[in-house]
Amino acid sequence: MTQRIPSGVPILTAEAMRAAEQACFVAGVAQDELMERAGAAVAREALRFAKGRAVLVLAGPGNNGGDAYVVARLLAERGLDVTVAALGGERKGAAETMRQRWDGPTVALQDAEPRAVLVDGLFGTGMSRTLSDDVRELLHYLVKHSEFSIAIDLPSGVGTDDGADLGAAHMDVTVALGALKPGHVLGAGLIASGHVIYADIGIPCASDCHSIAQPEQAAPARDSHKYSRGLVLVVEGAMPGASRLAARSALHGGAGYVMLAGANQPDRGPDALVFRKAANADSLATLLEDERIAALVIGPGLGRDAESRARMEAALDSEHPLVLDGDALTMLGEAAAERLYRRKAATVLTPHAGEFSRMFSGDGGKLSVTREAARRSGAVIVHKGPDTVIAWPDGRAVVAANGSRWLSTAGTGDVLAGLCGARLAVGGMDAIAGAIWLHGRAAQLAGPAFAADDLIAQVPVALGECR
Ligand SMILES: NC(=O)C1=CN([C@@H]2O[C@H](COP(=O)(O)OP(=O)(O)OC[C@H]3O[C@@H](n4cnc5c(N)ncnc54)[C@H](OP(=O)(O)O)[C@@H]3O)[C@@H](O)[C@H]2O)[C@H](O)CC1
Ligand SMILES: [K+]
Repeated sequence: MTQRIPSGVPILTAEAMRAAEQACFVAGVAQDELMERAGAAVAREALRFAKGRAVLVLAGPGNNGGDAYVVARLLAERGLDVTVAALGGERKGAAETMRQRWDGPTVALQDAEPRAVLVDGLFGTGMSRTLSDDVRELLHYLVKHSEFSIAIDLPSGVGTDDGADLGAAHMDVTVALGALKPGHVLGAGLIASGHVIYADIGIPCASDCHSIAQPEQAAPARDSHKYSRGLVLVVEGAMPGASRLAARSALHGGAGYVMLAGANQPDRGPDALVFRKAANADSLATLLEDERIAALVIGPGLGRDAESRARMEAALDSEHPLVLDGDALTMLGEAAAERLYRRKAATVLTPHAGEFSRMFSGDGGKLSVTREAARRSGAVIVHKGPDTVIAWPDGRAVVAANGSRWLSTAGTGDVLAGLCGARLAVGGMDAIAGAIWLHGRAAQLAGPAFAADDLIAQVPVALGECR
């Protein structure tokens, strides 16, 4: 798996990181020691590429710069040709100690010349505003003319807590110190960070937010049967192809039994997919009285007319765990939080950015607005994108940022909705992250230019990789 983001790693905001660091100091670890560990972690990664090449280390005015001086010294001790380009003069505390320990060549940042390897130690979690034009232009120039660029903790010019673009250049590698930050996995920060390497430098980092990990996926219990593995009912609508993709995806995502409820029996498709006639909302409501249903999926290809709305209301009024996708989200709109909060059964929403913004307002990064939406609606929110944020009502969150770019093709959202239905049926709300992992892994296995149908075929292969 081309792992750009390490899996299952805690994600901490700048403030939480500083608190974790402070706790370390209180526990007796000196800041110099932490800075040495940080610098050693970055130097180790830089060495993989830097052998025999000239190195330019950018040292900023704070502790990110302090780390940079450690990196410079360690690389020079290994015999590399290292120059430091420094922004500002005397530092404070540990950063000043490290500056004084550096006895190699130092130039002022504005006099820096490009070298083969660039180490970016200008700014890390202290990034508080857009890079000035001169620093941004110089940074982009030096990165562009390097053969390999590596960022200390974060690329300079990335918003730590929201991944905002504050002038960052695109680095080849970023070494995340102590924990991931939202800036590594969201928006412009995900792009600027390049390949992210997690460096555990001995700072205990508890968090209710993590990067996505491969799900535990035990085979069904020996005594399981199609109902105990979960019956998923997918509601068909105006565009039956979308709901059929969702239904087939649920079948391959581990559900024990999948029903498709619609007006017209499909003339093709897997025989294992059971069709139930539901010519209108009333007949759908009757079908939904079946207590064997473990999860309901509505939205893919549903339509937005009065009949579609009536079907959606029947699904919302049912007591079943429910996945709402596509047209159902558009019809819910701003009423989502209020309408869903009353539901007792588990509810999962799978909006893309446009659908999300029609349902939930709020400023702040994708992570914070999605967590707030989950809290207000009482639903699990799967806020899709190259950086998919999954948030639960109790505050937990997971970010998936390894998805294949080839997922940008019609029908992959329908496939994800079906996978969420299967995982909801098999393992409840906590199993939803597994659907996103399977979807992303199946896309990697499907290779370039796949169609949504090919994606479904890879889901069992991805499942097979889970322990
Ligand atoms: N977390 C850990 O386990 C460890 C982290 N370390 C490293 O420390 C940095 C964070 O260091 P900090 O000193 O808090 O901040 P920075 O070095 O990122 O930034 C330094 C100062 O720069 C100023 N600033 C912010 N944005 C800009 C800008 N756009 N242009 C110019 N200057 C800017 C800001 O000061 P102001 O007073 O001007 O706001 C910053 O304080 C972390 O990333 C790690 O690399 C430890 O060394 C090891 C353990
Ligand atoms: K940096």
